[in-house]
Amino acid sequence: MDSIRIHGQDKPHAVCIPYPCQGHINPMLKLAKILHHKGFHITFVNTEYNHRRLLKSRGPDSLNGFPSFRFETIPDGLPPCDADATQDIPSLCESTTTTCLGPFKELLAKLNTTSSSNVPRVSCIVSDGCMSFTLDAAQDLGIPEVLFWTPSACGSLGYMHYRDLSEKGYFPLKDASDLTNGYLETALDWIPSMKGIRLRDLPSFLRSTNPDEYMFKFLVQETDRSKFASAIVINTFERLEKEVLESLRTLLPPIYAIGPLHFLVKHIEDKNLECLGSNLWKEDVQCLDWLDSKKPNSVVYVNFGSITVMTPNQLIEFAWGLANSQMEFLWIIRPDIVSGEQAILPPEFVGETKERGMLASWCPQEQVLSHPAIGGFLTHSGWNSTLESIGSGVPMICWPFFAEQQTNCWFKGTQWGIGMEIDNNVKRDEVESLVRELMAGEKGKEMKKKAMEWKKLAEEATQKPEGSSFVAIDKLINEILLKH
Ligand SMILES: O=c1ccn([C@@H]2O[C@H](COP(=O)(O)OP(=O)(O)O[C@H]3O[C@H](CO)[C@@H](O)[C@H](O)[C@H]3O)[C@@H](O)[C@H]2O)c(=O)[nH]1
Repeated sequence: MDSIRIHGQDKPHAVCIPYPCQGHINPMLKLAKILHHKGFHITFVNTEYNHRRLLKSRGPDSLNGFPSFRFETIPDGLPPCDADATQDIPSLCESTTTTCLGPFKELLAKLNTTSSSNVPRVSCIVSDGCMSFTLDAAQDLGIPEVLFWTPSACGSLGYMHYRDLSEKGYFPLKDASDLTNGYLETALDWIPSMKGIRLRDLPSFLRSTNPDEYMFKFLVQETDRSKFASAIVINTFERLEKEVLESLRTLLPPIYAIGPLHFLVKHIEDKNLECLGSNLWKEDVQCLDWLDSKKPNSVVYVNFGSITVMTPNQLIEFAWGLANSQMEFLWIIRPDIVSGEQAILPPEFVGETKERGMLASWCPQEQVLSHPAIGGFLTHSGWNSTLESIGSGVPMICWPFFAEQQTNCWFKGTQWGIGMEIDNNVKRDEVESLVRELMAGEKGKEMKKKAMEWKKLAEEATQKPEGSSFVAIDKLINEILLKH
């Protein structure tokens, strides 16, 4: 990916600051590597808490960086005793929004006054879309700031309409009965490029009886403020979300669709950067050896990402559904997947499936999904997982948990032909029949074919010099990041 590379003394310096959770750090690190490859000096800003976790999971030398790719930290504002609070998204959003601007500005000042001539002056900020407080810092310095929206474009469009939904009276819910009385099935015909979407398919923070619901107000605030960014980047590609991107473009500053980033980043020949990873949990790589022993398209992969939690009963229903499907499976069970408790599987389940199931607590997901043995993915529908699955031509069963995962699920099922939804009230019989359908049924075959078509389009967007994402990254650099 060498269409532009900047050389010379006055290196541009991008400060990249992700929202501090796994699904946001991963794509931001990829974008930072691409910018570094294009000639930028990079400062990557983690929270102190995540920095410690990364050192623990990846080893003490993992964040040393390189002379032109440095790591820095700021506090996340949460009490130090609150070890699990990074999984509590409302608390983390509130603490970053209210406390991080000061430390972030201090860090920028330090970078700009550093005595080392190896650090050029900060020339642009690339900030997560959920960290819009950073816009104040960019304005102070008079430099461009790009907001990186890590969810899908369709999910982001859902957030953009939160204010309208509230003004039109869809939110807040009248009372808790609206959650079960069919109200959420109401289909909307006025959101452009989402005709027919139901209330329950919109990003989940709408489903509250509380008009002061923090996440609702937070997302209205973040989408309002994003209008002040120099540009927005989204980890998607034009062909996948064409109409949604067109709708967003009528509402926002210039939007650059630069994904899938895990494809685009593959073009970097700088092998040094490969050691810079972002997994907060230690990866179990043995599952790759296990997959090597399996036939192509024979294994269903189960993983609910970094934030989803479930009840002990839901865990058991998934377990017996998988066992009863008779399929081979790789199931990643994060240590904290059951809220407040240990995840305990029935010994009979473990005994019955030991020949055809593998369990692990965290894995190198991109490698797993691109392994030929994987035939289908039971996922919570986080956007990174969705893109990684699309990039491997793997069809999905979706059990959306929260945020924009419901919207991703609706698009996969109704627009892209690559997903089937499983009821939120998970039952083993439904898991069994959907897993069988995914892996061996007619619908599963159709979805596989569609997923392979999207994979090809994702490759075209990122692997050819005329590909839309390939072109967009250069435009982002020339039109926005170097305009200082
Ligand atoms: O065992 C595992 C599990 C996950 N991952 C990686 O972790 C990331 C998980 O991201 P994602 O699938 O997007 O899920 P979440 O962690 O839930 O992501 C949050 O951030 C996403 C981007 O904004 C949103 O789409 C989601 O709704 C939100 O929950 C992916 O890159 C995975 O490859 C691993 O490497 N190993």
